[in-house]
Amino acid sequence: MTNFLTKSISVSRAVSLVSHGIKPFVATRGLATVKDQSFTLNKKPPPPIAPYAPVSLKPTPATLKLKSGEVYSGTSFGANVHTSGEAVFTTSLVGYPESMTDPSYRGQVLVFTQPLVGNYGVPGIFKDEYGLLKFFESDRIHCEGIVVGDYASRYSHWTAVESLGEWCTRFGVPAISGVDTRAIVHILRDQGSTLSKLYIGEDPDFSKIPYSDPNERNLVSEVSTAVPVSYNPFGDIKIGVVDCGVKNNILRALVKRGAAVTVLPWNFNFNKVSDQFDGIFISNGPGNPTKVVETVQNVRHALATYKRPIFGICMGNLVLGLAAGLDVYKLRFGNRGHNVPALNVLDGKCQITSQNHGYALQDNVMPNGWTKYYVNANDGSNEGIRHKTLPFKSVQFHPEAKGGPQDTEFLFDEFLSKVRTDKIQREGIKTFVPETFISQPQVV
Ligand SMILES: NC(=O)CC[C@H](N)C(=O)O
Repeated sequence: MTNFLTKSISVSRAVSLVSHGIKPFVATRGLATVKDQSFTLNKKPPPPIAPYAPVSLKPTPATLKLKSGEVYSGTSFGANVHTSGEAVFTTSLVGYPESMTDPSYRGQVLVFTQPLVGNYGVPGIFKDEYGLLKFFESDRIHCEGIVVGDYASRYSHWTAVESLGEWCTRFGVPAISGVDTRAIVHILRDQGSTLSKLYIGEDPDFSKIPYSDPNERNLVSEVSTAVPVSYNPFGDIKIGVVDCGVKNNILRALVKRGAAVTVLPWNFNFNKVSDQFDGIFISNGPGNPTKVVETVQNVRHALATYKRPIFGICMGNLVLGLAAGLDVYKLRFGNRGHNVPALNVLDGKCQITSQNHGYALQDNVMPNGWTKYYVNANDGSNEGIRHKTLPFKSVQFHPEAKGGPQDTEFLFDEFLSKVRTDKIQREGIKTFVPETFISQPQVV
């Protein structure tokens, strides 16, 4: 993973600001020691300052246009660039740093139904013991732009180092606020996800921005790792992760349960080395699943030859379904939110899940040997499939959440315990869960 660009000010710069009598804004939020130094250097409490970044007196206008013709005028609070993408909405109440860095949102203009967005700012760069970013799902913002009703430039949270607007600006992502998101979501709900354009500045000239349909591209190839990368290499079982745009918290869910994980490029033919892995995981990812032809072919080959467990999430469910012989279709407006009920058709339990997808498996007729696993309790769409006898299964929702409820995280336990018991049977030895080894990601 490339380094996260950070705008956090350094301690030396902060001290130099302090010596000029300027209380560093960012540092006083995150780094108590810098705040303490300001007291030492000035020998007296610093003068009171405005607790939040000044708001420009003359806001820059921003305009959102849907391909169906509707135009919404508001205010820009992000990057000064125009963009185009598929307008989709999420009903999540919190979790914008996680959603916006989820590679699955690539190519999309994200409309928040939650009316107030930005009030807890954006966290700094914190990594866990595995070298994974703690508060972001990847190292950058992936959505094309964001649309919010009411933007909070005043933020407060112990992890925050900058505002949502500053973060968007730094990553070149435009953002619009002050528009009627209820009206926009009604349109997207009724007519379906729609291409859109975001124009930043006076006198919008939309002819300057062509509509861009992300679903015509292979977005997975834009976000997948270029080379294999390993995490927690001393884990007792080895999982190959087919990276269609994997979220950090999926990798964390695997390594914190003791697995050694190797993240593989989306089009890498893992069948050539599959005996090196005790199980295969197929990740989430952006865009149209029918564009990831190589991944589907590789998984199809694995279904015919590989006898070890395979588990997939979201794009992983679509890819596994396509490989098993099902078709996919585009949902009218998709399921994006943190409160989506999914019903396990095998045990009748309903769980509340985190979701972010626009496509679904057509599961009316299941291929031989396969059965439905979960269905959506709102719209009846497919939420998972499993093989009747072989250890292959997948879910459409996100058990790893981030953000969202963790009710289905047990699916990682089930997957890895199946991988472990199979390994014991295969190798005839008692495997063990070692203490988790602390390791930084390594290119292998
Ligand atoms: N989160 C995901 O993996 C999304 C899968 C796929 N891109 C969809 O929109 O349906």
